[in-house]
Amino acid sequence: MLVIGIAGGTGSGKTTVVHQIMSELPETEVGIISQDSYYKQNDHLSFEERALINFDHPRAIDFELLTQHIKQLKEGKNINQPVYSFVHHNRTDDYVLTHPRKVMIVEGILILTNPELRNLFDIKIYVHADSDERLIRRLKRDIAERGRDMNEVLSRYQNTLKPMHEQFIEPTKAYADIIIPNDTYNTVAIDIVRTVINEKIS
Ligand SMILES: Nc1ncnc2c1ncn2[C@@H]1O[C@H](COP(=O)(O)OP(=O)(O)O)[C@@H](O)[C@H]1O
Ligand SMILES: Nc1ccn([C@@H]2O[C@H](COP(=O)(O)O)[C@@H](O)[C@H]2O)c(=O)n1
Repeated sequence: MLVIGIAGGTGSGKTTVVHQIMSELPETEVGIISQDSYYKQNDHLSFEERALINFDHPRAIDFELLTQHIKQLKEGKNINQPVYSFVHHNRTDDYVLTHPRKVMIVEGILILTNPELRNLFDIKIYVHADSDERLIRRLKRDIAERGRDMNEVLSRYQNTLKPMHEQFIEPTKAYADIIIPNDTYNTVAIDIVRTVINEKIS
């Protein structure tokens, strides 16, 4: 199994890059694990308390479960990938049965911050986009898809997103084997990654 880690700030285009990479690869050969599925379960907190969580700090992620799941996939075992709700700020009761594939792509803002998880990646990719571009994309996406309003996104950006990006996420660029500039759609970089994957799975 080839395990590819794709990191980068929020709105940099990680999910888009993953879908572009997968679009011309055989569906049965490639699987996705999203770090967002591994936000910690916070049933003991009220909605208002959960909304105050700093979701851009590594402590918000259940790295133990994420690492364990990648190891199980590498051993050829199925996993139950949790399903997260951005509307409720909590894990749902649902799971997605995820089978091991020849190529597993793990994507998320903080995946390169955890040494044990980082060591499980055969290829580490960092998707880069300028911060103003990321904020604009995030604003549009969170209002359209994640049940947020402009004030919520902007205050989260000022209070946690920007400082956490600078402290934890941007520095992990140093671990990347490949950096994809993604201020505009980067078809050349996507083709290169696809070629590398095709070589491994052929
Ligand atoms: N290169 C790009 N140019 C313009 N918009 C983009 C680009 N890449 C992604 N987007 C858009 O930006 C938003 C955030 O992208 P997404 O892939 O969800 O980012 P991430 O997973 O890194 O948070 C989405 O609405 C997506 O369509
Ligand atoms: N309840 C939550 C949990 C996380 N977030 C934000 O999601 C971002 C990570 O997801 P991307 O798809 O953008 O990489 C992260 O910046 C968290 O702030 C949230 O808004 N609500």
